[in-house]
Amino acid sequence: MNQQGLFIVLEGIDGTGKSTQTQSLGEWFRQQGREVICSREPTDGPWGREIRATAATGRLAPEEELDLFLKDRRQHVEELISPALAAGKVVILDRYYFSTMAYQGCRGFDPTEIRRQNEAFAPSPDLLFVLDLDVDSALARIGGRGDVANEFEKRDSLARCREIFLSLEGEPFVHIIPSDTDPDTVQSRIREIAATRLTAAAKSGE
Ligand SMILES: Nc1ncnc2c1ncn2[C@@H]1O[C@H](COP(=O)(O)OP(=O)(O)O)[C@@H](O)[C@H]1O
Ligand SMILES: Cc1cn([C@H]2C[C@H](O)[C@@H](COP(=O)(O)OP(=O)(O)O)O2)c(=O)[nH]c1=O
Repeated sequence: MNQQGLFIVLEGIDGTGKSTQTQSLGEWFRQQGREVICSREPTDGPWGREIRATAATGRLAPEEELDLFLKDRRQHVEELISPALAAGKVVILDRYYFSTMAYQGCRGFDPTEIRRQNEAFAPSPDLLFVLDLDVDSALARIGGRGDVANEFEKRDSLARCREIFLSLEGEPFVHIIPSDTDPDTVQSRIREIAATRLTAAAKSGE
């Protein structure tokens, strides 16, 4: 638990249900009277918009792409994440630097080095939920959403991304959530863990 507020991140390959679960978890906290900020990366800021544009028009070189994600995140941390946590809010992110470890990791960067670079300025979350689903099922969902799988979503790179996300298992704040069941079942597992974390924080006076 950060000094004030609670920082939660949802990660996973495209189509695992991050956006769906982020919104639902936000609602749950609001029902408990907490002020909640739900956000996503890439953000809707200038750097995030520049990144999204490349997903359809053709990817940048790995170094340029990584630089844009870091710029987007610095602005996100400075302008939204840190102030919201300091104000005691619940911050729930749909993607964060663990996606950089995964997606830029499968383009040749060292995920551990990417993590070090990010943690130099980006606060680590109190809880990280990795939504896990096999690539074919995830792609089928994206197809169902009507999106054309973009450069980021090529099958083999998603398989490598999934491996990098799963490599986080075992860290105290990391929870792997199987996402091959209905959305409500996935959300109830997430809320169960969040509730336990809240209780522990209340007991220790965080
Ligand atoms: N548990 C689930 N079972 C089946 N379909 C799901 C589930 N969760 C989300 N979906 C659907 O899959 C698609 C991707 O969901 P979304 O939340 O946008 O995933 P992400 O943000 O991880 O890409 C959407 O059409 C959504 O309605
Ligand atoms: C946050 C982040 C996202 N990405 C990629 C993952 C996504 O495929 C793409 C766009 O993110 P997003 O809009 O979340 O795509 P989707 O809604 O399909 O999950 O950006 C990175 O490559 N590095 C990063 O650091």
